[in-house]
Amino acid sequence: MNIAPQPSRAFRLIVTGGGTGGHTYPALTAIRTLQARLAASGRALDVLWIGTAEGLEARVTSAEGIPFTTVATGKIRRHANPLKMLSPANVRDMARVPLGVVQARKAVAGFRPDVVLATGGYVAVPAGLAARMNRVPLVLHEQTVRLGLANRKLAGSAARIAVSSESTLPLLPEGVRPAAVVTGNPVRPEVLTGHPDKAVTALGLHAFDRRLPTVYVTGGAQGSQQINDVVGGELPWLLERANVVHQCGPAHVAALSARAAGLPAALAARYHLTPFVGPELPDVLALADVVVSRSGAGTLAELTALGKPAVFVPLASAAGNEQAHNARHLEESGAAVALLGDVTGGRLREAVGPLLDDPARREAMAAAARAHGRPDAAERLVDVILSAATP
Ligand SMILES: CC(=O)N[C@H]1[C@@H](OP(=O)(O)OP(=O)(O)OC[C@H]2O[C@@H](n3ccc(=O)[nH]c3=O)[C@H](O)[C@@H]2O)O[C@H](CO)[C@@H](O)[C@@H]1O
Repeated sequence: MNIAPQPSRAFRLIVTGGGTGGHTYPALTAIRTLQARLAASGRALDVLWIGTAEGLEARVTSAEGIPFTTVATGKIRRHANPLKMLSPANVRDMARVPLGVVQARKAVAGFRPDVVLATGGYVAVPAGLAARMNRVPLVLHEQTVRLGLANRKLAGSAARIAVSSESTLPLLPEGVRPAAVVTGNPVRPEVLTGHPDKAVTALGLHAFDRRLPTVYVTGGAQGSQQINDVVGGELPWLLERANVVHQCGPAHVAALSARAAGLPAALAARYHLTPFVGPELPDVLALADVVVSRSGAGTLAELTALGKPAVFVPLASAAGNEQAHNARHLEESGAAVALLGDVTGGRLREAVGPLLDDPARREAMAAAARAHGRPDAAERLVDVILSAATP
């Protein structure tokens, strides 16, 4: 008797996480990489993303055509004073978590995933808990050195905890260490293949002076008031020496445009201000000789994978000073300059000036940065997802 080979059943994955780019893009990259891996062996991937309507994940999944559903969640606002954690807004939001868990349980039971992947952000909590209740293997991915709040809540329920750096391992609670695997933080593949000329065309940077270096200033999706203020104050100095692409966040465009309006025309021609850099991000990064940035884990993973000289202005209030830790870690090996504490125009000039003046210095910093990069992180995370499905 001849039995025709059965086409193998699709791999079913629920992804949960989001809020910021730092939690959203690693999940997106994991989906795409898993899809490619499965396709190579003739297998399909069915995905459902559980997120929040307000988070970046809603926009990203809609642009990518990824099925998306929301559940009730509670955003927990952190305070240094534990008593303030019990603010009315936090109490109200915590009360929403049980409803979210019920909704997520229904979603998980209906979708019957092989694995649930949680990449952090408060929406990951109900869906992660639902995975455990429905006995579906839960894989966590942590982008930062210390586990974020959501991942700390879920660590005890996880089959595997994929972390971005070896230095996370000793910081994990002892009971969950056997589940930990170092994968690195996945970087969107297209980020690694940008082209400078495409940035010039896409953003209309024809008046840039290509004999000068280009600085990319970025404060993350919302922009950074601190970076915008200090860079805004130093625009004449900076534009004498460089072209500048400045990603400032939607709330800061007006103030910076007003500053730019006061610049001499020759300098203004070398200044490009934008609230957000979308699909052209890889090309902007390719064009950049120096990056001035916050030190969120996603940005760091991208800049080290590419080997970009960077001056970091860490977000001071991030939980446990995680961004300062990230920046200092790279500075110690000559891979970046970290501007901690009060950042004045003078300090910015001292940090950026030598990099603009000296290509050899930039090259040395780029090489040191590249040594920290993990371009294979997505493939490693996919290994972890597949192995969790077949324990
Ligand atoms: C305020 C806050 O909670 N920050 C956290 C958040 O960072 P947050 O998401 O703000 O920043 P990340 O650096 O991790 O990621 C930002 C991502 O957005 C992209 N981008 C940014 C601007 C833009 O115009 N276009 C664009 O595509 C960047 O290239 C990057 O891929 O998650 C990170 C990873 O868990 C943490 O390390 C940060 O501490």
